Amino acid sequence: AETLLAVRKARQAIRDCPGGEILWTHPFRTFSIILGGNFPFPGHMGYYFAKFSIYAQYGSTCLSSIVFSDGTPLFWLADADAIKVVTTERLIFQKDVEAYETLNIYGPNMVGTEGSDWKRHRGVAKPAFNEANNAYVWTETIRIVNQWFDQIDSNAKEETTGGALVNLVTDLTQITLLVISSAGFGRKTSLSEDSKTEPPPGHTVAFRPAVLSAIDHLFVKILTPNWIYDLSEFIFIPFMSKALKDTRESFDALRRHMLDVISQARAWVASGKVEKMDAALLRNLVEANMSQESDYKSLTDEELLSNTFTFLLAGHETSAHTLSYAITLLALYPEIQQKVFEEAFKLWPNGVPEVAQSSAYKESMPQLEYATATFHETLRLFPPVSRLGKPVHTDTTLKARRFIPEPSGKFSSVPKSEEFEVTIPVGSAVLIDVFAVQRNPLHWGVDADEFKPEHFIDTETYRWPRDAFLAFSGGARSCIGQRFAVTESTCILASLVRRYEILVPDDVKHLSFEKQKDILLDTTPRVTLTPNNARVVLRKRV
Ligand code: HEM
Repeated sequence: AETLLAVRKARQAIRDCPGGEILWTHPFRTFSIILGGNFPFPGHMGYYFAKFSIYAQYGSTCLSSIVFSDGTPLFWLADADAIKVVTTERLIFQKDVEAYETLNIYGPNMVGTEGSDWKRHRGVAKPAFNEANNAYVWTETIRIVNQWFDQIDSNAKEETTGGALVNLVTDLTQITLLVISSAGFGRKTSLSEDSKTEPPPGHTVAFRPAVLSAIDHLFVKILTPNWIYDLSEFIFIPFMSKALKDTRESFDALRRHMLDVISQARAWVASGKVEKMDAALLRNLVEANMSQESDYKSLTDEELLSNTFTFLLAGHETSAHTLSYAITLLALYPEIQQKVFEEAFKLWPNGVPEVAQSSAYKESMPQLEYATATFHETLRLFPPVSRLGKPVHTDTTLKARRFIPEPSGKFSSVPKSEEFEVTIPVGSAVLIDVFAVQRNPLHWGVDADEFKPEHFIDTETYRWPRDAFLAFSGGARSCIGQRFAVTESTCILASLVRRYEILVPDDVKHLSFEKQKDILLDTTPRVTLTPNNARVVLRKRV
């Protein structure tokens, strides 16, 4: 009866906003993550891959719904102006810290905190994300892609197709993890060294398998309430204890590796040998941990460890998945690949350099406008973080747009629209629908669903809609690593295309274009949007 009353009250609260459907699962809670793309079903609000279609159906850039379990009014936003207000008004629309609780595996960290705690975490790390670090990201990426190319070339010799078949998620996860480990944490290893599985002294597993195993088990960890996880340490829970024990062991193994990196850095800081630490991020985190001076710039041991894990995770998985989609798209769209190639050829007429000077970043990035646009366009169509929830802390209003139907009663593909006001009561939640706003035809035009890097290239008559690009979120809580990711990814895309032709694999070549896309871009929503089957053939250019 209480639930029904809450739902009735919510109906009142959402009365001036189209939609009004009941959500049987809360989009930010465990059950929704388990169900992923399978429920709600296509055609209903909350369907994971609906993109802009439900907004088009209702003719509005803001839709209302009610979460059945607790009667929360939930407003879905695919409107750049309304979202800008949400990301700017931080006292009204706060971070959904409850949704991030299970991610605080090693303690509090920047992603899962709010208010003054969050400011302290961010204040410590922020100075490390500067242009000098971006230059370092560039030189490290060049070093690592060259090692990747050697590996691809030696695999190609064993292939008969004239190229190497590459499983993109596996390779790019390794590469992006090497880049963040080095440029963020000063752990500078080679691809072949990193591929060794023998554990170093004092460890049960090597570094990379430890990170990968922890990430594999992250899903179990997120899906298990903390009290069950803690209980499993003391009593046997049928069907669960084994998985939870494996999860615990994975996180323990990674903890030991992170402590190694941290204690090395502590020793350098203590002995004044900070010049040994190219990685400003780790230096800042460790210095804050060792600082006795101000509370504002300090981190506890737990916070240091937890931020190290957060940066290792956030700093590679999103980039690896986006690059996997981007490279697959380049195989599917050879004419776009040709444009990336021409730009990269101009920059590197003699091929990708084996070593980059520290000035290379500043000189190269402005010349790779099309490669950067290709990366952004991939993020627009496949945003790794595709929904962001914000609980509402004060009564407020937001302006959205309602479509005006044509005389036939239907909406055109880029409909005429008018502004309307939505009342948002305290206790409700808003959802930044990244998938939908990035395909909203009012912002991106009639070809909003098509892969066209030109969406991100300004011309005399077109300025791309900055506020409608939310893949890195927006405002003060947007991604701290945005420039890091764009630098690394542009470098990887341009250098890969400069050296190889990217082709659709033989086993799908004979299928229709639509079928090829369905297979190669098949996706599952996990912690981030994950490509299931992204693979291409790489054939060295002559
Ligand atoms: C394509 C790559 C990336 C994408 C799409 C991405 C996306 C995002 C998004 C959407 C958020 C906001 C999350 C929220 O509000 O809940 C975020 C936050 C964050 N990202 Fe990224 N990210 C990427 C790469 C990186 C990299 C390379 C790093 C580190 C080197 C990083 C570190 C972080 C951190 C620490 C936060 C939390 C910031 C805060 O709460 O103040 N990310 N990212």
